Order: sequence, then structure tokens, then C-alpha cells
Amino acid sequence: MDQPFIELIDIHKNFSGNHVLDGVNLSIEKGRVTCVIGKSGTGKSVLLKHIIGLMQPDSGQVCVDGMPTDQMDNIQKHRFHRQISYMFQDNALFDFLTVWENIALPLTEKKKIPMDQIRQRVKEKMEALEISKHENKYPAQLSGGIRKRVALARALITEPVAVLFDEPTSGLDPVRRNSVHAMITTYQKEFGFTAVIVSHDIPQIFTISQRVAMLDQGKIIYFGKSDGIFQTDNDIVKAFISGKEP
Ligand SMILES: Nc1ncnc2c1ncn2[C@@H]1O[C@H](COP(=O)(O)OP(=O)(O)OP(=O)(O)O)[C@@H](O)[C@H]1O
Repeated sequence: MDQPFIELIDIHKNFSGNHVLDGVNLSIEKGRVTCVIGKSGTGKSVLLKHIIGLMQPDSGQVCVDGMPTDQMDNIQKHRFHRQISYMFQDNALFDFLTVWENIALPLTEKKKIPMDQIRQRVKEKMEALEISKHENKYPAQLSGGIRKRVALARALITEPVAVLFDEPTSGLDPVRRNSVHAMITTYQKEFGFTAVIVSHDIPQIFTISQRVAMLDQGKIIYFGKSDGIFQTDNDIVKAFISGKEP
């Protein structure tokens, strides 16, 4: 196996008796796209939030480049968060900012980049995602699909080392869904970034990812190469990916 970038080791998370993560072990390899699949409500978003530190485990460890995040000092944590970007399921755009301002925000807020470079990078992302004509609109004036693309542009604007996507294509029509997938593939080829994608786009997601992890009842019950998932002997995985009850 390639060098792990992020490792989840025996993660447990319980919400008032709802044991959502029940000993999750998962290795996210550097430079690869890993998709996380599983039934609705099974804890995929909770798992992503543990990676980025928005949620803390009851027990277990999240390691980045071999270092447990709970042992990192503030500088190390800051460095990790600068390298990683997260696209929320609900897009989390700021209603009081325009499309342009929302996309530019990670650059204007975090990095000392000259304004002409910021303009150029925002322009390129808006063109790639076909949202240029919406640049002066506010999120409330946009359809769900356009909001999704604005959120995607914002997640990619810093050209991060790793991106966590929580259902990046939900609510998109099939053409737009394919273009989001194509964009993720292009970015991976261009920058070799590490991506974790929570997705219900089965089987399309297997063509843009190299690894698949399936979460079920608090555990990773399958982890392997995407092109091998259809040969699995695991009945729960087989039933899930073919859309049947196990
Ligand atoms: N902050 C929280 N407080 C209490 N319970 C929570 C919290 N966040 C998530 N949960 C619970 O954890 C469980 C898993 O939720 P999660 O959103 O991770 O599922 P999911 O697999 O991403 O679902 P979907 O595919 O429908 O998006 C749900 O039962 C949810 O209610």
C-alpha cells in the first residue's frame, strides 16, 4: 500500500447512545481519490468531520503524515488546515457575499496574495465551472446546482493538497454531475492531490476514484481498489452497490 496521508485508527463516536462510529480504521493514501460509500445516515459526514477536526472522537486517533492530530501544536495544526479543504454537503456559502467574494474568500482571508493574482485565479475557476455570469449574484439568487459549483470553486481555489468532498454532486443533473467528476479527475492529474469523496453516485464514482471504503454499522466493512469492488464476496457490499436489500 502507498504511504498513508491520513489515518483513522479505531475511531469511536457516540451521540447520546447513537454509536455512529464504532471502531473505524481507514487509511487515506497520498495522491489518490478515495470514495466513501454507505447507506444514508450511516456516519459518512461524521467521518469526514473527524478528518478535518470539526468533530473530536470519543476514543481513537486521527493521524496526518504519521502524527496524531491531538498531539499537534498550534503551528502544526495550522499547517495541516492550510493544506486541506472541505466542501460541505450544504455548500456553506455566505449569504451576504457575492459569488466572486465567496470563491475568493479563502485567498483573501488566509494568504497574502496580490489582488491581481486572486482575480486571475477566481476567473479561471469560474470559467472552468461555467459560473462566470453569476459572479455578482448572491447565493439566494442561485439554483442549487449553481450553488454547488460555487462551493466547489471555493474548495479548489487554494489548490489544496487534500480535499474532502461531502456529496459534491447531490442535486445536480447528470450532465453537471459528470462535469464535477471530470473536474475532480483533471485536478488530480494536474496537482496529484488527495481526495476523499462521500458519494451516492454508484457506479460512476468508482471510475474517478482509485480506492473505495464502505461504512456500515459504524465500521469500514470494505476497503480496496475501486476496480475490484464488483468482485467482492461481501454480501452487504454486493447488495448495496447493486441497489438491493442484503
Ligand atoms: N452533531 C450531531 N449531533 C447528534 N447526532 C449527530 C450529529 N451529527 C450527526 N449525527 C447523527 O449521526 C448519524 C450519521 O449522520 P451522517 O450525516 O454522518 O450520515 P451520512 O452517512 O453522511 O448520511 P447521508 O448519506 O444521508 O448524508 C445520524 O444518525 C445523525 O443524526
